[in-house]
Amino acid sequence: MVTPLLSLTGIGKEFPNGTVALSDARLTVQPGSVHGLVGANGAGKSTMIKVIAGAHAPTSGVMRWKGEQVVWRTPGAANRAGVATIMQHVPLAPTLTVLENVFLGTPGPWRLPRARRAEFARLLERVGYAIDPDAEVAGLAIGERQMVAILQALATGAELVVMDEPTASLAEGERQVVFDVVRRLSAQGTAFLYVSHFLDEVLSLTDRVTVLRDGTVVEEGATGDYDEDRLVQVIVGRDLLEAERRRAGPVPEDAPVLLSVRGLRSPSGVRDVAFEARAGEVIGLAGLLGSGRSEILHAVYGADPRATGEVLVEGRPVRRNPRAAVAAGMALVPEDRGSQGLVGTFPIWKNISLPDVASLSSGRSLPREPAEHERAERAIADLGIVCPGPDALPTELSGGNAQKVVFGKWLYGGARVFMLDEPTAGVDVGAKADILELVRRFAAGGGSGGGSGSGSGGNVVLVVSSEFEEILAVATRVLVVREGRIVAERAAHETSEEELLMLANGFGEGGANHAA
Ligand SMILES: Nc1ncnc2c1ncn2[C@@H]1O[C@H](COP(=O)(O)OP(=O)(O)OP(=O)(O)O)[C@@H](O)[C@H]1O
Repeated sequence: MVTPLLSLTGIGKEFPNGTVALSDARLTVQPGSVHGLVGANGAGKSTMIKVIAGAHAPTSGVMRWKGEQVVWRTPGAANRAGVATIMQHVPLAPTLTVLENVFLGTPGPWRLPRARRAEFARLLERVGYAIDPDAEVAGLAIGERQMVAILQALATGAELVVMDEPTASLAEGERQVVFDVVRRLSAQGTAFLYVSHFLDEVLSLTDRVTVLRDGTVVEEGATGDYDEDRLVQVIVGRDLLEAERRRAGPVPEDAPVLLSVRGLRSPSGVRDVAFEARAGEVIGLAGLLGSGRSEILHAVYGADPRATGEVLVEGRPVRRNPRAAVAAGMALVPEDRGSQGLVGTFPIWKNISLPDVASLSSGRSLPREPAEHERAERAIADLGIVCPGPDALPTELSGGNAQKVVFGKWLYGGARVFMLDEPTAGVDVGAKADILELVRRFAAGGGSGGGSGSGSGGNVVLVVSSEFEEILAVATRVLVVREGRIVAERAAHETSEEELLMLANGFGEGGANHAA
């Protein structure tokens, strides 16, 4: 048997606040292999990566590198041994060139410009990719930056490249480039530890896969033995798909209209959009990338100052700016939310109660701390936020759990019209099901206790998602968006992914421009 390149046995990690992020965790990476590491938000993936990268000292366990026991006290130590870690947000120096970045911090003979250029050319050859060495990094596309990070890793002589969600912000074409490079380099003997929430990627790219759940390894095996359904089940420990496939029926005809949109246009490409939404409705905006689906959300919310048209909430016209929108009971959660909007030095409970602009502007006093605490506790339970409690800081959370806090702060802010742009982008399968369930409950008027005084007969949710399957899982009605217009309307239980795709691509009937 080959000596593993890296092996972790009995690894534990307890943080000073008492959180046990890893216990008795193990991992074996063979030379030249692509090893997938998957798990739900908060399962311990980042912690494991950081242990391997020398950024976190484990509290117990043994790590071996090429059979020798090692203790890496700093990222530099791991790096010198041959481990390069590419984190999700690639920390490159924007004002330096590609070439300068690639050799940044790499000791060796690369100080001489000629030697550097020759080495750079050799690295490009290895990855089979072309990029201008003299281009400034600030001007590069995200995919190209990713490639610079890979070249940087290779320049340090890495034998194991750890990639944390490398494709999270990449377009499809750029993803393919990353896959090709990973395959090519692994064929040349470089090993990869590939962390991703995109299970299709893990299934197609990796040789073996390790599944973490609640800080321990629940399974490890040859990737070929898994399909997506099975992997999901192992990750979350339950079968979610059934709930996700359940379709919602239409809301009653006599449900009150909460939101009316008339003659909405904007130079950003919204062209005469009109629709109404009744209490209890989840309206999916299904369209291809560039169809104008997000622009419509932004225009409805008043985030696009150039947009014109009428928006009424509960029959009252809303002035076209975000402040007025919030005061009228609207909330928009943008796609690029990340941990955006979270104040790192505020505990979760305070972060969740921050956007209560509606109650501020209506002259009601700020809820006192016990109430806020309770609300945060409810959010933590409802959203399944993995954290020590409402007093934890956002910086103590995993990426996906921080996103759920961002969600919570809008969801619990008392809105009646809730607009979500790609609500499950970047969250794991378990969180995804939780979020979709929450959206349904919110629309039905339960859960978040929304409603600013006008009864709790339900709320309205507008959802933009590029996954039509997801739209169908959560929506009661679907508006198909194409070239900035609503071209068709379907009840969710009467359509299919295939039909939506046809319509979004401009096939089939259309013309239903005024969907009501
Ligand atoms: N610095 C820290 N201090 C305290 N607890 C932490 C710290 N970093 C992470 N944790 C906790 O450790 C657990 C594991 O988090 P980790 O970031 O490793 O999860 P993850 O699997 O990477 O999740 P995600 O997919 O959401 O990024 C979580 O409960 C998290 O709240």
